[in-house]
Amino acid sequence: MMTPLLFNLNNKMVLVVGGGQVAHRRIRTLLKNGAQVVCVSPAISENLCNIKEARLTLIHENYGKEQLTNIDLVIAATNSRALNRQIKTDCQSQKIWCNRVDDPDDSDFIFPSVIRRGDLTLSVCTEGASPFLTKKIVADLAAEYDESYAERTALLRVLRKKLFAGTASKEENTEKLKALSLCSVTELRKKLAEIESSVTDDEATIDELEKN
Ligand SMILES: C[C@@]1(CC(=O)O)c2cc3[nH]c(cc4nc(cc5[nH]c(cc(n2)[C@H]1CCC(=O)O)[C@@](C)(CC(=O)O)[C@@H]5CCC(=O)O)C(CC(=O)O)=C4CCC(=O)O)c(CCC(=O)O)c3CC(=O)O
Ligand SMILES: NC(=O)C1=CN([C@@H]2O[C@H](COP(=O)(O)OP(=O)(O)OC[C@H]3O[C@@H](n4cnc5c(N)ncnc54)[C@H](O)[C@@H]3O)[C@@H](O)[C@H]2O)C=CC1
Repeated sequence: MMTPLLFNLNNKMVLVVGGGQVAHRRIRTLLKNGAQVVCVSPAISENLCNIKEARLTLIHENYGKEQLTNIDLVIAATNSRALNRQIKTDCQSQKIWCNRVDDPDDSDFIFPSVIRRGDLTLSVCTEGASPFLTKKIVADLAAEYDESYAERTALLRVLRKKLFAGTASKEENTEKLKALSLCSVTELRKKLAEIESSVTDDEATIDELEKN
């Protein structure tokens, strides 16, 4: 059984071995999430060659153990099971975490399928049992949790911060936060506008008092 974690890839050095379709998918994900990527492969797909991104380095060479120097994570994405196994073994001896795209059981981590709605992340995985089931579930969830959830999450973050900055008790805040999480985007916008105008009123009152 694997453990779902949210991992901060900003500025991590990731070596992707292989330059085919699966490597391309992984590299796009890695770049989107802030990683520095080195891709090593004798053949590199046109899709990959067309990515214009300073954080991506393409090296047209066969894999070699020396390429693991200064690497934080490795994706073994070649079409050779024997080579992917060798890469995993090399990583293990250097205590580098490795994902084998052809063998989840021999991987330190695997990639779920992910839906992003601003700060809301939905992640689905069957641990390799059925990537097609994952795709179907992701399609269902994407329709239910549509783009409006980005604003909903952002509004909730602001309202939560404002509640914590106020003087209400912890219990009161918990009740309010629970209720807010069930509100629609329209209701949340209204609540935020109310809070902001009442804060302005308070500030105005303080200004008045200071003047007198
Ligand atoms: C462990 C994992 C990899 C990891 O992260 O390490 C893994 C492993 C393997 N996949 C294989 C095959 C296929 N994978 C897909 C598709 C996807 N695979 C993805 C993830 C994962 N696949 C991880 C587990 C996720 C989970 O289980 O939920 C998705 C969700 C995300 C992504 O890859 O970005 C992506 C959806 C893309 C999208 O949404 O577009 C399709 C369908 C298609 O391509 O349309 C097929 C063909 C059908 C079939 O074979 O079922 C094989 C056999 C290879 C062989 O034949 O040798 C292995 C190896 C093995 O099973 O041993
Ligand atoms: N995780 C997943 O979602 C999926 C995984 N797979 C697995 O992933 C493997 C790769 O799939 P694709 O990318 O479609 O294959 P592909 O054939 O498009 O790419 C393989 C890449 O490995 C490179 N390669 C071969 N020898 C190498 C070496 N010595 N050093 C460095 N690179 C080398 C090739 O040049 C090529 O760029 C498949 O064999 C399959 O087992 C397949 C489909 C989905």
